Amino acid sequence: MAKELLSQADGYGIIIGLSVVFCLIILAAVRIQKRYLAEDSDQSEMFMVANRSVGLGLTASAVFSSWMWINESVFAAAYTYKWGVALPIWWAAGLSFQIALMAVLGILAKMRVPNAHTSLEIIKIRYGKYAHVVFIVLNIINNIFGCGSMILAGSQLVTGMTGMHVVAAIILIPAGVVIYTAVGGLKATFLTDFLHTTIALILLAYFSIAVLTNEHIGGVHSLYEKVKAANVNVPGNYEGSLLTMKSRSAVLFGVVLKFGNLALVLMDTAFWQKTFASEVKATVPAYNLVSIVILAIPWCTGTIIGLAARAIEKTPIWWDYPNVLTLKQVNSGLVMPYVLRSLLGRGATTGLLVLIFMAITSTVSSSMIAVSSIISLDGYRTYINPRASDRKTLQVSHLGVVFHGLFMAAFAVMLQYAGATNNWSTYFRPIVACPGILPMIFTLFWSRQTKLAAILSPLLGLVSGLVTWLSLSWYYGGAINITTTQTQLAGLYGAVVSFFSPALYSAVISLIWPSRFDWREFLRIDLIEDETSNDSSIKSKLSSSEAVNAPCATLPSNNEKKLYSTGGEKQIRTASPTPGIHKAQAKISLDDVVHPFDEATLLYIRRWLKIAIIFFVVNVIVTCILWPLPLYRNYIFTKSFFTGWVIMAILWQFGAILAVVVYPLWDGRKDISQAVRGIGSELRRGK
Ligand SMILES: NC(N)=O
Repeated sequence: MAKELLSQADGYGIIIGLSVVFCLIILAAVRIQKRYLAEDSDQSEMFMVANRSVGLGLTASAVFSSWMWINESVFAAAYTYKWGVALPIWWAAGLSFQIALMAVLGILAKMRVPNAHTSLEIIKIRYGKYAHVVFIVLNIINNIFGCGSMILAGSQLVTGMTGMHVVAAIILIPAGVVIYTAVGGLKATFLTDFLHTTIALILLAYFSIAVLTNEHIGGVHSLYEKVKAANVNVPGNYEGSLLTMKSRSAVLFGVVLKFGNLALVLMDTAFWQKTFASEVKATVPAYNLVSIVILAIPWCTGTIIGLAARAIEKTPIWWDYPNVLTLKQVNSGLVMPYVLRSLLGRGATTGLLVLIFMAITSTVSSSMIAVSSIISLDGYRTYINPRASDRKTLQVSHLGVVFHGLFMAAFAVMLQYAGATNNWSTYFRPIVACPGILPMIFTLFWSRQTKLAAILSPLLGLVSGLVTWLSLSWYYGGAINITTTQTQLAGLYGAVVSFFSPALYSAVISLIWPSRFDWREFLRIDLIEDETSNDSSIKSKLSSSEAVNAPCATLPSNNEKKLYSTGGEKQIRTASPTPGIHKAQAKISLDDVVHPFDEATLLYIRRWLKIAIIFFVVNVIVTCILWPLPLYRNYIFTKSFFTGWVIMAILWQFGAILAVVVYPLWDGRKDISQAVRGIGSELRRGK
């Protein structure tokens, strides 16, 4: 029996205490927003897409927060322990380009579907009811497995650290999130996301540096020597070394991760919703910034802490000395907690518990908003009560949050008793979550994907992926069970088939029975808001056909710079493209549909789209090819190369803090000072 790192009281205290603190913070934040910033989460447009007014800093922080899972914060160290320095790089490369791709889709959606609230609404407008239902199911499957496996992994980790009953952790962790998300809506999650990100990033930077400089590690040179002296033999690595990029297991893991993470972004309405919620000028820079700085998390933390475990595991400083970690403990993510407990003591280990709580709750809250939007908008308002008022839609959203929270807890308990672990989910999830990705991308990019193709191709892709995965599990393992279905190659081929085959099915079906979609149909999506008219919205004089059909047209230099970059706050806000109210568009002829954005805004969007596409291509080339592949050779890091590598990783970590913690405060300084002045004058009046 391993020595416990913390007591059960620590576990209960942190989870319940932080839940209460976050609920109080969010209640205060909602009140401040309503009173001093004229932002009211009691309106659906605000609750679901934050009035499409969130700026660069807060968008970047929120996207980062939703994307920084305990996987890379904690599990990357565990997998680095197993496979060495190659793992964090493949992990980092598996986190970045997905967010860059979301920038492309988000800005294209802003132009083609400016009033969208969820990605599924887009499917419904284009293909109708059956495709809508198929994609609702695919999104919910993705969400349930993504969110459920994370709650489970986090709870197993908390149990491993404190001895707290795993079911108690599974129920208590989402409980607080349900309350604050139901109260605050999307904008509230933007604010809690900021807090989560700030605390988590500061803790991660502290852990890495404190471990590296601890007397038992002795700095980067000494870490290198200790790892070499540990003389670990990793099967599949060049010369069995932990210090080589040539690691078969790390590469296979990294490739599966890329598919799974692509689904976690594109098939999660939360990431779409954050693009809808952001201002036009914020979407692309915010997402691209995140795609760059997220690399730091597995790279810095994974490398330093994963290798530090190897350096001290067989020495008396190790918390559980003379016992070393079992494979089960490693797969449960316990490498980082053991390193922190051994080197930094109880306080740091408690800090890690705080970080784990933060990382889980920020992802769970955005998942809740996403699913509640599906329930209220895609389910209730579409099929049950199309004439639902704003208030009623919002009530259903709130109920959706509660329902999803309860369901996720039950689902995670089910996974626990079925014997699933984070490792199993990593290989299984891409197979069920990937089939909708390419048909979803085609929905915005390819006018010739037909309704039948959109309905059948993901379903055929799902069946093809499952058949590939299960038959290869049987082929490699001689049976189909929870162990053989975690075989790396079976998971990889299953994911490849699940991801790519729908493109083939879609192309074949679309070409056999061709038809063409008129992009102007997308302009028929209404705002939910029905009373608060926005007088400043400037409508396009372009025909809607011109407006939506030329996503990458060459642009003349225009006066939008005045509006978006150099203008004062007022000017920017006025031009900030909150789409105009055009409820009536659903009924009028396509030739009369008017795009809600003015010409300057549309030109501006097209320029961002071009930048987003170029950035995405460069990102894939750099993170997936130029960075890792030249190092995939018979080479073991030298001491000086390793030193440079670790220093770069630490600098990247600080870059992340600047980008998603410091910059959002600067970006939001006007709102912050307005709120502070409002509170101050109210206090002075003695209210
Ligand atoms: N960020 C994730 N999905 O690990």
